[in-house]
Amino acid sequence: MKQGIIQQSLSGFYDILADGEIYRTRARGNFRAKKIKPIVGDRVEFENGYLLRVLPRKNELVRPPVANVDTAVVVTAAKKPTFSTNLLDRQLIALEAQKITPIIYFSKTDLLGDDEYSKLEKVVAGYRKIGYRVFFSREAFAPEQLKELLRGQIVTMMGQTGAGKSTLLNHLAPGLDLATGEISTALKRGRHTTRKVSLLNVAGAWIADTPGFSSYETFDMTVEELPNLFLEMKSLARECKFRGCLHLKEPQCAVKDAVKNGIIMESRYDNYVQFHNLIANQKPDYGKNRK
Ligand SMILES: Nc1nc2c(ncn2[C@@H]2O[C@H](COP(=O)(O)OP(=O)(O)OP(=O)(O)O)[C@@H](O)[C@H]2O)c(=O)[nH]1
Ligand SMILES: [Zn+2]
Repeated sequence: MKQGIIQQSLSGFYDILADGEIYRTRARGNFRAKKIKPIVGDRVEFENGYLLRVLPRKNELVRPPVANVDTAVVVTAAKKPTFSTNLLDRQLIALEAQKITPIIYFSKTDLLGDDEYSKLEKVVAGYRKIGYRVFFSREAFAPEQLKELLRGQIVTMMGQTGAGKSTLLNHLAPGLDLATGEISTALKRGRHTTRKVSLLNVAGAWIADTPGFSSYETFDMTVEELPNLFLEMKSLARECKFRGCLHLKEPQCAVKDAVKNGIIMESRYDNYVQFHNLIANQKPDYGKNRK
């Protein structure tokens, strides 16, 4: 029995990567009965052309269907479309909830005027202070540092349409030559047909070839879980007077004090409150992916 990672799934076949080689397999019998559908990124056991067992998953994305994602590059346009901390925070908490490490990459910084650049630089400093790795520079993008961070990881690109995901992938692997703008067309088509999903080996990282992680459109967490997904609030929460403080109306709240003193970004706190209200008003079965 061998162990490997599913690198590609295509009309009932699973290509498994093990000791530097690819083995084509079919799933044996009882997966459907067990309601387990092997997906790309799964760690599996296989033998003689048959996939026999899917090992427990660290996480599971729905769009694209990929398991065990380590890192997501959150591709964020500095301009066109207009930058919004609200969208960025939605993406970050969706990733934190799945135990995926976000890396924030700002595209289109070349389009910023000097004032716009300085303004965004302050926001970037805030995210760096929280502990996020942020690529933000007006220099031409040099991919080495990012490649270093992604090596050996299962990676997905996240970002709005037009954010610059394909452009970034092409910077990372010029050989791939992904047509910018074409991926989204393929994705739309993919809704109606069985789509091939695969992990591309890009400079030593395994990158899902279907950018489009969009599970941040719904909130798959409870109001109690939410404050822990804002890392700077999570680390302060133990100084709040009440255990389980939601940092809303409670007295002696360390998080609210930190917002007042400029230690926590106001935009983060405002987004937190907005997300809290959205979750609180969500129908119980709204988050389809919720287990
Ligand atoms: N000026 C400038 N334009 C960029 C940059 N990155 C991407 N673009 C342009 O923005 C447009 C969208 O880029 P894509 O890489 O196709 O964006 P995407 O995120 O893959 O978009 P979808 O495929 O729709 O999901 C293209 O016209 C790119 O040339 C950048 O850093 N600076
Ligand atoms: Zn509090």
